[in-house]
Formats: sequence, structure tokens, C-alpha cells
Amino acid sequence: MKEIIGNIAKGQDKKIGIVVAQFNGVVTDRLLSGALGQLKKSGVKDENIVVVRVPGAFEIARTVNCLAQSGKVDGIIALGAVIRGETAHFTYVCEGTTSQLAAASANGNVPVMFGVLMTDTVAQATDRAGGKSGNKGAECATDVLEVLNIEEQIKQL
Ligand SMILES: Nc1c(NC[C@H](O)[C@H](O)[C@H](O)CO)[nH]c(=O)[nH]c1=O
Ligand SMILES: CC(=O)[C@@H](O)COP(=O)(O)O
Repeated sequence: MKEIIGNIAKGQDKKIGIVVAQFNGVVTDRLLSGALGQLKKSGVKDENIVVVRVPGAFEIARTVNCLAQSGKVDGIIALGAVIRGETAHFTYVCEGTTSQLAAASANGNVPVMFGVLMTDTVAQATDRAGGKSGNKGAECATDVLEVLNIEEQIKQL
């Protein structure tokens, strides 16, 4: 019986793309900082990271697909912060972003980590961007390296 589990220590040669929404930039900048810090801690070289800034969460998926099809990266981290307002817009931004990113990761050329916060309050978002609930960007950095290592091991079966 063979068992495969991801090893993030094997990420040094990987090229990672980060697509980050600028909407709620106070939060998304902290997500980005968490992701960059964890990638560096895991040995990913600075020259192997590309950061693409898009207006809002709804624009992330298209840019993720563009980056995935470019062949320039091995994995992608999608970062954003969608915070509920007064109208139904929140629901449709969340639904559209989630479904498109899920499809991009499942069907695309490279794994895509889902680091788009979807919260009812600013406090919930800041708690998850380096606050008491951790940093979703840092989590995604660990996760993308784990997935890439898993897929390398599968190819060697
Ligand atoms: N309300 C939030 C948005 N809204 C903007 C959309 O994401 C999109 O940029 C616009 O509808 C144009 O297509 N975006 C966020 O990232 N976070 C929000 O809370
Ligand atoms: C998630 C959103 O698009 C939201 O911030 C927009 O706010 P509102 O629903 O009050 O227009």
C-alpha cells in the first residue's frame, strides 16, 4: 500500500502566482503579506513569485485562468476579501467567485488555492488576515506547496 502526503519542504524550485483583489486592500494586503512570508519561509525564491493585482474578487478567476494558461507558474494562490454590505451583491460576488475558482482549480493546468475571505464583518476578515484566527494567505501558501508535492509524487507512481 502506498500513501502520499504533501511535503512543503520540496517547494524550492516552484514558481507561484498570487492573484490578489485590491478591494478591501487593508485586509488583502495582510493576506498577501502572509502568503509571501510563508512562501519565503518554505524556500520559494523571490524571483519565482509573481503577484497580480485585480480590482475585486469577481475579477480574480479570469486572471487566474490567464496565469494558469501562461505556463509561467506551477501553482496559484487567489486572495481577496468579500465583506457583506446592504444588498444581495455580496451573495453573487461570492457565488460567482467561488464557482469559477473551484472550476479553475479542478479543471485547470495548475492547482489554485482559495484564499478569498467571505465574511459578514470587517472584524471577521481582519481576524483571518493575521489576527486571532490566523492568516488565510499563509495557509494557502503552505497548501499550494503541499498540493504540488502530492502531484509530483503521483507522477512518480
Ligand atoms: N463588495 C466587494 C467587491 N465588489 C466588487 C467586485 O468584486 C467586482 O470588482 C465588481 O463587481 C466589478 O466587476 N469585491 C471584493 O473583492 N470585496 C467586496 O467586499
Ligand atoms: C460584497 C459587496 O459587493 C458589497 O460590499 C457591496 O456593498 P452593498 O451591498 O452595500 O452595495
